[in-house]
Amino acid sequence: MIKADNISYKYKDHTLALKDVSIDLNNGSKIALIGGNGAGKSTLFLNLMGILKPTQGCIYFNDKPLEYNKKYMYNYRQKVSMVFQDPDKQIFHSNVYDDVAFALRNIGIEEEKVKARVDEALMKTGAYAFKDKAVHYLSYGQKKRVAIAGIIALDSEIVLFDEPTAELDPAMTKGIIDIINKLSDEGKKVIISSHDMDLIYSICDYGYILSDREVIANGPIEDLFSMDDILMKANLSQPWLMKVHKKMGVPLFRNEESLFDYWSELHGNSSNRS
Ligand SMILES: Nc1ncnc2c1ncn2[C@@H]1O[C@H](COP(=O)(O)OP(=O)(O)OP(=O)(O)O)[C@@H](O)[C@H]1O
Repeated sequence: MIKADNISYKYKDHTLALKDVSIDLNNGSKIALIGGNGAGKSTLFLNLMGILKPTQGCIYFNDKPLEYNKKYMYNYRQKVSMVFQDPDKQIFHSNVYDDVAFALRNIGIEEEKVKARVDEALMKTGAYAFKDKAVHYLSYGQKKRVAIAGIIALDSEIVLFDEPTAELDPAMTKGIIDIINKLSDEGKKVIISSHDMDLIYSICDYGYILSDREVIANGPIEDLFSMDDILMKANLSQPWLMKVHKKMGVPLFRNEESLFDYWSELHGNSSNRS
């Protein structure tokens, strides 16, 4: 499992983007990385992927320091993968099928197995219908599905999602949430960065709050979102279910269905009548 031990990262122009950041992905199964603009989330993801190397501190995978050579990274990226915020940064082939198959062919998997894994990944992400289409004709949301299909086909143990639902409509957002939950149910570790606190609250069980390049709090997700002063410092808002709990005194629920069930029970199901 991945651990970052007191890492700092300075870009070439001397911008210090991470300062003494420690995180441990053993702490939860769906882990949130939250913080306002410029807090350092993407930089941390790139360090966890080994795309950037900390300028100080160390990242460990299964208790051993990451190695930054080609052979190590080739193996590491089969175990740890990342869905970038912008699907165009992840899609290299002009055809959907070939793009999803790319990483599998690259590691030498025989074509028959490639086909089975690509088809399954395209089905899971709802992208099968456009598998023979040219990527440049796809909408943003469709490209996002293709990018996620590529990661699912790889079947890695740990998947990092950078802003997975940014710019997606509600139906597509729900589709991506379902995919993330399914990956987690299959035993994958997922790490999610997002500005959408309702999304984070509904999916994640543990989280880290980054502010001005440092981790200022971490803990179980309900505890994190109870810390008003920390959220304010990090330019974050409370999820609406937490606000309802704090301001209206109703119990704290993790999703709106549970709140609505509670409400209709309380009011003898009258609020369910349309
Ligand atoms: N390639 C780069 N060169 C120099 N500075 C950079 C580079 N990329 C990011 N930074 C700086 O590093 C800091 C952290 O940026 P980062 O993109 O990691 O934050 P973020 O939390 O992902 O922000 P956002 O939510 O806005 O995407 C910012 O000050 C940013 O300007």
